[in-house]
Amino acid sequence: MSDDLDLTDPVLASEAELAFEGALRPKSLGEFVGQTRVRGQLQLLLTAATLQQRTPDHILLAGPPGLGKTTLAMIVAHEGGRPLRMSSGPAIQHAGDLAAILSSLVPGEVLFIDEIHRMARSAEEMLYLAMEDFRIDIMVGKGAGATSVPLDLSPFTLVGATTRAGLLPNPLRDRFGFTAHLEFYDEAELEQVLARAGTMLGLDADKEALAEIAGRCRGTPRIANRLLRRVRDYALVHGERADLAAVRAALELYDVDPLGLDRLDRAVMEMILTRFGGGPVGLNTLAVSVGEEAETIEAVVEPFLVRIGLITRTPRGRMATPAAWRHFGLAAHAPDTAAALPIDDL
Ligand SMILES: Nc1ncnc2c1ncn2[C@@H]1O[C@H](COP(=O)(O)OP(=O)(O)OP(=O)(O)O)[C@@H](O)[C@H]1O
Repeated sequence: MSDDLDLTDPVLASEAELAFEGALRPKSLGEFVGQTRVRGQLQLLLTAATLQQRTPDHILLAGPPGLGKTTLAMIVAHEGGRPLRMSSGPAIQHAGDLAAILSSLVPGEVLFIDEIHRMARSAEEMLYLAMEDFRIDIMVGKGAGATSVPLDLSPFTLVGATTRAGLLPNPLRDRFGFTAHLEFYDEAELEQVLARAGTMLGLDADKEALAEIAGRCRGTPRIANRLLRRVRDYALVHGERADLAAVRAALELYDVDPLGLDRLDRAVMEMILTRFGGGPVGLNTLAVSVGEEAETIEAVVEPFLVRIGLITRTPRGRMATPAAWRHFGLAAHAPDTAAALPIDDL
C-alpha cells in the first residue's frame, strides 16, 4: 500500500521521512524483529532453495499495512543475492503490463507485487501459468485468426503482498508455495524496533519513553517509527530529552490516544457507539457513514479494533464490546447486555 494512502498513520509522513523509513528497513532476517514463526519458515524455505540451487518457491505475504511485507520481500532478494523487481496490483491493469514485466525478468529474479489482489483478472490468469511453468501464452492477432504463442520465462520467485488474502482467487492462492500471515507486533517487539530506530536517529530516549510509544502504535512498526520521529521533533524543539513526559506531550499534541487509535479508528468507533447504539452494523453501512471505503475499514481499521477487543464481528455485523463503551466514556449509555458483561482491562 502506498504511503499517501496509508490510513493507519495518525501522523503523515514527508518525502524525507519516507526516505528515512526506507533506510530503517532491516536488510536480513536476523535484523527483522518479531514474526518469529514466519521468519523461521522463510529461513527454511530460502536455505532449502540455496542447497538445491534453485529459485525459492513463490511466497504470499498477508497482513495489515506497515507490518513488514515490503521489507520481507526485499530480504528474500537480499539474502539470496538476487535482483528485485517491484510492482503493484494497481499498476497491472492489463495482461500486457504483466507480460512486459515477466518477459524481462532475469534468471532467479524476485518479483514483488504489492497489493496483488488489485491486479486485473486477465493478468491474474496469465500469472497462473507463469508461476507454475515459467511460461506465458501471448495472443497474436485478433478474432478468428488469433493464435497463442508460448513464451518461456526465466525462473523467478514471485513475492505477493496483500492486505486482503481472502480476495485472491483460489487458483492464484494455491500456486504460492508458502503463505505467511503477518501478525500485529507485541509491545516488547515494538520496543526493539524503536530502540533500533532511535539509535539510527541518534535519539537519546528512555526505556520507559520507548515503552509508551510501543503501547500507542497500533502494533505496527511503521507507525512506531513515525511516532518516534514526532517525539524526536518535540524533544528537539523544546530542548528536552525524549523521556516519558516528552512522549506523552508529543503524542497528545498529535492526537494519538492511549490505545493508539487514530482519527479513522475513532470515527468508526464513535459511529458504532453513538449512531448505531453499539451495533450490530454492516460493513457497507459503516463505511458509508464514516465516508471511507469498505475495503479500508475491513483491511486496515477492523483487524486492529478486533485485536484490542473494542469490536467483535458477528454474522449480523460489527458490534462494540463493553470495553469500547468504557474507553469512549459512554458506559452509562451502553445497552444492558453490554454493560452486564465483564469488562477486560485494556
Ligand atoms: N520486523 C520489523 N523490524 C524492524 N522494522 C520493521 C519491521 N517491519 C517493518 N519495519 C519497519 O516498518 C516500515 C514499514 O514496513 P513495510 O513497508 O515493509 O510494511 P508493509 O507491510 O509492506 O506495508 P504496506 O502494506 O503499507 O506496503 C519499514 O520501513 C521498516 O522500517
